[in-house]
Amino acid sequence: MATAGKNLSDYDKDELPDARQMRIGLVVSQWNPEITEALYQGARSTLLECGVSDGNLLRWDVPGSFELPFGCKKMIHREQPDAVIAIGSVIRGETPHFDFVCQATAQGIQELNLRGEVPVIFCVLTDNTLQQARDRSGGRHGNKGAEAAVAALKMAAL
Ligand SMILES: Nc1c(NC[C@H](O)[C@H](O)[C@H](O)CO)[nH]c(=O)[nH]c1=O
Ligand SMILES: CC(=O)[C@@H](O)COP(=O)(O)O
Repeated sequence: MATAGKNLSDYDKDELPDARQMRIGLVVSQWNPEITEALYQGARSTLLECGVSDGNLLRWDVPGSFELPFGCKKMIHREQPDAVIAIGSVIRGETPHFDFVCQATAQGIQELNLRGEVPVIFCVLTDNTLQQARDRSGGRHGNKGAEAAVAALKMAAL
C-alpha cells in the first residue's frame, strides 16, 4: 500500500510496550529543516504520548542525511540508547546526487541494524518535491516522525 493509502500518524496504543524506562535517541539532519523539524516534533510528541520521559530523549544534529549513519553509530557507542531514530529529508534536485544520498543513507542505516544491537529507525523522507515532503511530515498523509516513533518503541522491546 502506498503512503497515499494510509495515514502515517495512525497507531494503536494498545499494541505498544511499556516505554517508561526507554531511552530513545533522535539524530536529525539539518538539510531541509522545515521538514526535518516537523518530523522531529512528530516523533517527539508521539514518544511522549506513549510514555517515554522527556529526560530520556536525546537529540543530536548532523549536517545532512548522508551523515545520519555516522551520527547514529556515534550516539549508540557513547549513549547506549534503546533505539535511535534517524531523521532526514532528501528532495530530488537537477542531478543524480539524490540517488546517491538516498542509497548511501539507507544502506548505512541498514548496516547499523544488521551489525549492531540497537535498532535504528529509518525516518528519512525521499521525495521528488517539497510538497510531497510537506504532505508526509504533518500534512495530508500524516507525519512519518510519528510512524518512526512507534517503530522505535516496538523494536526497542523486541
Ligand atoms: N541534497 C540533500 C542533502 N545533501 C547533503 C548530503 O546529505 C551531505 O550532507 C553532503 O553531501 C556532505 O556529505 N542532504 C539531505 O539530507 N537532503 C538533501 O536534499
Ligand atoms: C538530494 C540532493 O543532493 C539534491 O537536492 C541536490 O540538488 P542538485 O541535484 O540540483 O545539485
